[in-house]
Amino acid sequence: MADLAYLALLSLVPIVFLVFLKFILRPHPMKIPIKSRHVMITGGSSGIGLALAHQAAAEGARVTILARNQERLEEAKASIRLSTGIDVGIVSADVCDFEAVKEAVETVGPIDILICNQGVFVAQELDNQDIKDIRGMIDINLIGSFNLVKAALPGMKNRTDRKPVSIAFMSSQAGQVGIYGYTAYSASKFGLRGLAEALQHEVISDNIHVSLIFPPDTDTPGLIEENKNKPRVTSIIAASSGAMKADEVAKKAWDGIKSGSFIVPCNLEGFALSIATAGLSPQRSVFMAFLEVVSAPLFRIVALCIQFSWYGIIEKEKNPHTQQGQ
Ligand SMILES: NC(=O)C1=CN([C@@H]2O[C@H](COP(=O)(O)OP(=O)(O)OC[C@H]3O[C@@H](n4cnc5c(N)ncnc54)[C@H](OP(=O)(O)O)[C@@H]3O)[C@@H](O)[C@H]2O)C=CC1
Ligand SMILES: CCCCCCCCCCCCCCCC(=O)[C@@H](N)CO
Repeated sequence: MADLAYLALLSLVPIVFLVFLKFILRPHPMKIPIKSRHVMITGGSSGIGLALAHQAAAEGARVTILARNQERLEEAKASIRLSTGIDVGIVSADVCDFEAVKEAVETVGPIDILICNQGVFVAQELDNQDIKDIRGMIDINLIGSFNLVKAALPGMKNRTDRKPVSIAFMSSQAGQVGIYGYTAYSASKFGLRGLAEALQHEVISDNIHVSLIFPPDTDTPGLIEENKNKPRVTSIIAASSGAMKADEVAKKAWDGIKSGSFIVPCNLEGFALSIATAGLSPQRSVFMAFLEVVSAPLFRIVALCIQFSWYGIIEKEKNPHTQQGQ
């Protein structure tokens, strides 16, 4: 009898814990309305950005895409019109040029959902990488995102409707864990996490919600280019996470943005990675917070095993004694 009472009491523990989590989680859950709202997607002329533009247009948003090359912007616009019958706005600017970004934002009008998706990537060991390429990644991926947020924020804060709005950043799984060949790229993408976490504190009182998206290798024109000169070790380690199609990543990203998720993983490995690297990130989902707490030691062990295997790969590929002809 006493045993049964104990058991009943014990089963209450997770329930009480879930109620506790529901009480403490911040920011509160909410949804970003999409219909007729203005979505601006940078890097919207290619790959993941273009797939996002299709998705947003198909769901009834007013879409603007921004990139540098006017011709590719026009091609993208034509392809979206062909598949959805909808016209998106196009604007040419280099995200590294703050004045140009400000002018672009003024031309297209107030933004409800800003997706900072532009990005460049050149995989190379730091020792072999040109300082020009390093700077390019930091400037376009990180500083470019600062320029975009700085330019768009005043309009977002002063919007007349008080509905929730969103700022999203396209990071990468290489922005959750540092990987061989990605010193500059990982630094730029880890930088976005600092930007996003701090920014969410600053804009929550304006009902602005930040999302950070973490795709694995994704089949895009950018990846085809990257693969031409990628160190072997980088390719092997990156293959620990299954590759995706741009449409699949866009769908995950778009759903994450709409549900106001701060961390947005894209595949199963990404889901595991987001639990393993939860850190002090905001979390709106009771389910995810519960998983993060109860599985923490297990995920740390898995993470250590993964590093064991990655260091094994590096040793095998890079140890001169085991490499022929060296
Ligand atoms: N593909 C992948 O494997 C992965 C990609 N990502 C990230 O997703 C994002 C999109 O990648 P993906 O679709 O592959 O990239 P693509 O290379 O296919 O497209 C990049 C887009 O960004 C634009 N862009 C580049 N530089 C600038 C700039 N200075 N100013 C304005 N626009 C610019 C490009 O247009 P233009 O050159 O005309 O300016 C283009 O529209 C990136 O941030 C990338 O880091 C994350 C994980 C994996
Ligand atoms: C604890 C559980 C862990 C689960 C496994 C983790 C696997 C991580 C693999 C990281 C792959 C990084 C790819 C970067 C892609 C990218 O951004 C480029 N294509 C663009 O340069």
